[in-house]
Amino acid sequence: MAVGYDDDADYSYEDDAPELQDEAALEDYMNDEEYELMCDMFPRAKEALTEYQGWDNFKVKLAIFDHEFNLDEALIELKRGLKKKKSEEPPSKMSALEQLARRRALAFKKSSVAASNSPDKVSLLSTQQQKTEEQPSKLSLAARLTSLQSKREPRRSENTLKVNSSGSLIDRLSKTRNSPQETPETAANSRLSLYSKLSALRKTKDEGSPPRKTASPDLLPIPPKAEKPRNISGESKAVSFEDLGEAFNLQAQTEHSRSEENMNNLEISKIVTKRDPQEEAAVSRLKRKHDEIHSTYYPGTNNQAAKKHASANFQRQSPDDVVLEAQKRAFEDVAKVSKGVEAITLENTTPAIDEADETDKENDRPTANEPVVRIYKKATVPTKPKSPIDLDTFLNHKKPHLSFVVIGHVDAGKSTLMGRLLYDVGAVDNKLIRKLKRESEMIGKSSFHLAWVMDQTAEERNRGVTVDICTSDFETKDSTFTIVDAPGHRDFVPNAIAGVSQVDVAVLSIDCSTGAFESGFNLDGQTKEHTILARSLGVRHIIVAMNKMDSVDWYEGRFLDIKFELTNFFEDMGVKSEQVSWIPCSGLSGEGVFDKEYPIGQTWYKGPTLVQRLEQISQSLYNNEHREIVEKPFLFSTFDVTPGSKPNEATLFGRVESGHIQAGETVTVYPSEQSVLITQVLAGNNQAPAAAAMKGDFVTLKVRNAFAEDINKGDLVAVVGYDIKSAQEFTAQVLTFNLDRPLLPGTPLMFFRGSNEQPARVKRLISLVDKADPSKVIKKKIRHLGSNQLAIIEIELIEKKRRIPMLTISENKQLGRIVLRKEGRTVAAGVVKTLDL
Ligand SMILES: Nc1nc2c(ncn2[C@@H]2O[C@H](COP(=O)(O)OP(=O)(O)OP(=O)(O)O)[C@@H](O)[C@H]2O)c(=O)[nH]1
Repeated sequence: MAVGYDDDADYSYEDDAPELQDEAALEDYMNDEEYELMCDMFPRAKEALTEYQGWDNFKVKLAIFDHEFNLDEALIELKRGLKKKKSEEPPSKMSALEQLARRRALAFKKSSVAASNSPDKVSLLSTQQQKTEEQPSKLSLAARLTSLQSKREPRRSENTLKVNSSGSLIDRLSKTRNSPQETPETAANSRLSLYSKLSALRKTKDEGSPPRKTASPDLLPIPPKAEKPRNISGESKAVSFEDLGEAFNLQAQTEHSRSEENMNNLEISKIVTKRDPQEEAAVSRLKRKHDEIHSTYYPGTNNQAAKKHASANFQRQSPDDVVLEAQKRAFEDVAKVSKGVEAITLENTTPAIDEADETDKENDRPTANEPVVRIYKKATVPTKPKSPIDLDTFLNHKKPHLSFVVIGHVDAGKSTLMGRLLYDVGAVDNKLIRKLKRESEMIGKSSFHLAWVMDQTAEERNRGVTVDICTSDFETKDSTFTIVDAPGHRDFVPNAIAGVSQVDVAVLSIDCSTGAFESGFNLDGQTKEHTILARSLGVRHIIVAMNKMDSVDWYEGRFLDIKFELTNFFEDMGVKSEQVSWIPCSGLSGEGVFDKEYPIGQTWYKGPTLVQRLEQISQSLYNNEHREIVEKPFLFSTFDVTPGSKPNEATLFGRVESGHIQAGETVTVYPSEQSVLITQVLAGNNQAPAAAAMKGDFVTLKVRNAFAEDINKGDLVAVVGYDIKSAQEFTAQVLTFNLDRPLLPGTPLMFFRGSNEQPARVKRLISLVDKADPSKVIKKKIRHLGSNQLAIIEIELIEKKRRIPMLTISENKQLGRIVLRKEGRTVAAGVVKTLDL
């Protein structure tokens, strides 16, 4: 690895006097080489301390640092001051009732384990669960979808294999770092000598300041790094970040399809048990259905439009055909393109490809397999609605609308809760519930029948792989609602990001049964990650559904304990108490959800049920929004695009982000900058024509004069006169999460904005800012970003040709929010401050 020795020569360590009160300060104090060492040692230290309690990350890192990276010594010292964990003993603070509940839960768990181990009662859901737990995949849905697509596209699969054979991202990275001659041992030695040189340097510089022990090389047991699997060619080659992004995706695709195959084999071998042929046929039918449900994230919906979109998408041209056609039509006469845009005053747009950078221009020249960017004409004069409405009167008569996402750890009961809610408010009928009950009983999991209300469209799941945001609408006496279901499994966090980006409110489902909250709340659980995402993505209110309270006999102590823990966590995140509601409920039995009375034992909670609270919030948000709906320009996020029956027609499904719109108005789609005419606005589960669509509504826009092949998921649609740029580089204010490794200039990332995602990298670390007052710069010269720091950084999107329409946070509070992930983990979230155009 390149040594930053010379760079450090004029760096005054005395200026940087240590203020090591917390992990962030320590990480900031360390230089890059020390970081590298820490990143190597810390996970090993954590593993060595699993049987001990009373330590935290800071304590461990400080010990390693103080012992000058002698891990053995640090561990001896740490263990001396720590207690060993007591494994099975119930915590002494538990009340008698809680202990009873815990015993019951354990007994239940044992009996269900026994049942599920019995060969002829293998539950599909448990095998599925086992499948996901045993072989967690770090793939995003996009990668899975691309993988599926690649099966349909032999030419692309070839490319995949070709790139893959030149090595995984990790292989290529490690090769770039280690020269071909460098063995792990020599690499370790060079790091060793680096560290000793560095320590010596520090020692010289530290003269006069409190003495710091210099590590002797033989006190530094740095084991050689485990060799990553080598690629076939074994060549060492410099890798650009563009390559890395692609390699990551492509590697992921092939590996995933391989593991999917294995999992399917595993499933099939498990399911073949002693059954009579009829039963076996029924079970394999259900298994197929279940696999369809769970093979790809496609939450069920009662939204007819989404179903139609799914099948329409399936019948579309293959992406290859789209590319070929696009090439054929590339650079066609602009007048011919614009002919379709009837009755609109036109002006030339700026060229779609950035021409400023000559090198990029050269790189951006389309090759045989790349889509060609076409230039459209853009309307400058708005058109009038077909049947104009009086907006104030319309708003006064319209029921308030609220969209919400259900988040929480895997198995927290999210789907069951929503299934119960939809059933109780009358959005699904008895017949369906009876059918689902029969089906779920057949595979020994009758308790899942309510969850399957959300997971019912197996056929579309199989086909509609291009639809990844699904919604369910329902209505009460006073409000209308859209539910966005978020998958709890960590593989689907990108989908959760897309889901959470669309809503005003998050319902956080907490499994209150004994021990379950704790496991969902630990570092790797999704309770924290989802909540941080909700907070970062601008959700305005969190309703904590304290779910499965029936399993602890509605014991108030359990409710209060969990509330206490979560309140601390919310406070740390800066969520105000008035932004959080707490509702004890049971999705399975229905109390606390809509209007079912609580059992006699529950006398301590007198507040609203989940639906009542949603109604209250919807009323108050809606009342505040009248002004915005009337005054703000129309903006719309596209979740799905379907070509229409005629060549120049298209159907766009998505959410109105601001303002309002009616049929007859002209809008421009970004980034293609094509102006289209809205012929119809459709809303609700039955997609009935609506007079207008307002901020927050999930609607379908039927449009004319469109080139559907150039409109994509994630595109933004705006009223005439509102310009949206597609920046490749931008400055953002981000809060980092708990990081295993620091973020450095050049760190490769995945960038997420709503349903857009793209490989990116940290271009520059600009400054650290105060969490309480972000306008206050704490430090300017930063070389790396550690955990829980708020910073201003520059980000560069890597795929130059996939333009993403960008808005800053001052332009739109929802669309200006971003999330950054790395290797399947969310590492930071924040807001776009400026676009570097
Ligand atoms: N006792 C009890 N069990 C529940 C309740 N809600 C759900 N369950 C059970 O918890 C298990 C998981 O429920 P799901 O609704 O599938 O959980 P989920 O959060 O949607 O799961 P993922 O989508 O996989 O994250 C099922 O066995 C349910 O029957 C409840 O209120 N009480």
